[in-house]
Amino acid sequence: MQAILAAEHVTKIYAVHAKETTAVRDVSLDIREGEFVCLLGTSGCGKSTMLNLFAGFTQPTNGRVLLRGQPITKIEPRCGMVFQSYALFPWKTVRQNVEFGPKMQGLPAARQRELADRYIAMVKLSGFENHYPAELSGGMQQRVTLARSLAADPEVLLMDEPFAALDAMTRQVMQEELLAIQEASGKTVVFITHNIDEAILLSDRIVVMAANPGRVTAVIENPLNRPRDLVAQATPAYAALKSRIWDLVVGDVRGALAGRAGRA
Ligand SMILES: Nc1ncnc2c1ncn2[C@@H]1O[C@H](COP(=O)(O)OP(=O)(O)OP(=O)(O)O)[C@@H](O)[C@H]1O
Repeated sequence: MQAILAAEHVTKIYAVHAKETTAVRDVSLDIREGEFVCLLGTSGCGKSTMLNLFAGFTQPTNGRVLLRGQPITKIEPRCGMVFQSYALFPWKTVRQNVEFGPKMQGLPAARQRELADRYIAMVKLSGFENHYPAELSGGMQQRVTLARSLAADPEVLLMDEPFAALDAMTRQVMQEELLAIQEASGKTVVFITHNIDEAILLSDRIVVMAANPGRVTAVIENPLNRPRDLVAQATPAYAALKSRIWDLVVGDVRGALAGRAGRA
């Protein structure tokens, strides 16, 4: 089966003030249609760089990124980005925010409204259509962001630590809702996290990355069946998987801490 999204020997070097940083080196990755993939790794291992490449926000220095076999060479509307900060229009209501994508696509007003209603209901915000973002909690604003991304109907959802700013309980609920939405919509999701539990809970595959230079060190098929709820999290299989992933990332985390201490 052809991958919906692929990176082929991708290297990205940033040059700032005559100093070069290799954000990722020689990363190859295939993402299948309908799959939920987490990119997991310590700070600076190139997770956001990979997402930005898939979104077409930036271009590789070497190698190629492909959507359905075609190189991504400019901002790719079929790949919708959901950021950690909610990035909503503060002067627009929930409905107007969610209608933004369909409106930009030139859909008729009735269709815009229909899509907004559907996705506002999907993220459980019916009744809040006429509220402004500032009138909502962080979790609610993140749901609006998700509804807005879904209403634009991208083929791939790229999510850059979307729940990192939420409290633990809201985060758990949002994770469960995202999984339900992904299962219902069949969307392909590429999701960045620093959190091993979040990666195990959400993903079909976990791409483990390491820093200096950013690279993929392991791709792990998640053997645990869904739902990976609190009961599943108490099983030996869950503990074994978590420990296996921790063993893969711990060296990089310690290295980063030692590097910071050395510079202090
Ligand atoms: N626009 C940029 N200009 C210069 N250097 C950059 C730029 N974006 C990222 N980098 C550098 O590339 C490396 C990888 O950064 P990136 O943000 O992709 O990592 P990350 O794994 O997403 O980190 P974090 O988890 O902290 O967000 C880092 O050393 C970073 O400083």
